[in-house]
Amino acid sequence: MPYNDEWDIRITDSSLRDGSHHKRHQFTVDEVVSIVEALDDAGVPVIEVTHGDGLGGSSFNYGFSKTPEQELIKAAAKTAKRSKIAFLMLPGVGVKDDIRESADNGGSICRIATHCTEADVSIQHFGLARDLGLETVGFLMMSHTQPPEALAKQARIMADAGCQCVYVVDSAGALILEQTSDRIAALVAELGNDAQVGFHGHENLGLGVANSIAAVRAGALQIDGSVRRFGAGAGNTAVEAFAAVCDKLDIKTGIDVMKIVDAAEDVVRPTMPSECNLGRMEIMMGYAGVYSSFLKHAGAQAERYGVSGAEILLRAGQRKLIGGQEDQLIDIALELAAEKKS
Ligand SMILES: CC[C@H](O)CC(=O)C(=O)O
Ligand SMILES: [Mn+2]
Repeated sequence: MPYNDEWDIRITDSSLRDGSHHKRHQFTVDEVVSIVEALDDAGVPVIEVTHGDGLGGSSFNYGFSKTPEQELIKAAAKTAKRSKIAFLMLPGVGVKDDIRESADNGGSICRIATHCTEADVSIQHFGLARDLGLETVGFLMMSHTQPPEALAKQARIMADAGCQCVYVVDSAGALILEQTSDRIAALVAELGNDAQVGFHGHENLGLGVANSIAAVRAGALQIDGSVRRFGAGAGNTAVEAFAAVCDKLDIKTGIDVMKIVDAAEDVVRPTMPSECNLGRMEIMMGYAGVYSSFLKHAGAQAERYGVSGAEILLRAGQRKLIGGQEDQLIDIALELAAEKKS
């Protein structure tokens, strides 16, 4: 079943949220306006705008935003002519008033993210979002850590709470092809007509586009990416490459391929501090199964304690760290420094 009459699937661009990690949360209103203008003109249906760690993420632990995220959401909503503006919140990082404020500022899609075994903490937030008339999306983060059946049970909790599309979120970029499609298929089977299923990929093993196609073939109707891969770790599935592949496979996305490749090169790239690399650290994140947003934090601790960043990430994977446990990277760095001395 297609997404609607216009699109077979709906693409959400996350560069102004997941890209915030890569930019250390330093977006300006002018940058947001120029990116939203270009993506809107290219036909991107949804654009996500928030601090990288979601509403309320601007903090000592995660990194302070240059511009308050509500100003960015407001500017994005004022600029977009066709695209809807989405915002992300992690219960506990953000609070319900942040959802209300985002809605007041023009955000119309509320995305609630939880660790993939903790969907129950999202129940009240989906309830509020639906009461406010918002469209709802649920994020099961670090989905590689759970088998398909376990994820499907968590998806059911979100759908019963009012979530209209539950995403398999490959936060670590660790899923490989069938591991993606098996998870998507399990959610599709569990949710039926109660909610759609989506996929959010990261490029840490170079599989963002391939995994996203596997997800579509397994029944996902919403797919995330970031123009120019502007996201955490090695970045997200490149929207422009994914749109081009969909075009060749006759999957309708509504995105104009020529316009989106221009937007990637001429508008988005100049706002990025650097390209999103697929280097030693990023590959290690996919290989060891580490949350992509840990990249900058692990790099900082490696430099501070004179130890290998790739080793920090490998141990973070062995410890099965999840979002919010960034401080344990310091612990690992100290452990490595002590081993080096002895
Ligand atoms: C901190 C939220 C996180 O970056 C959400 C996300 O994009 C992911 O888990 O991949
Ligand atoms: Mn992500």
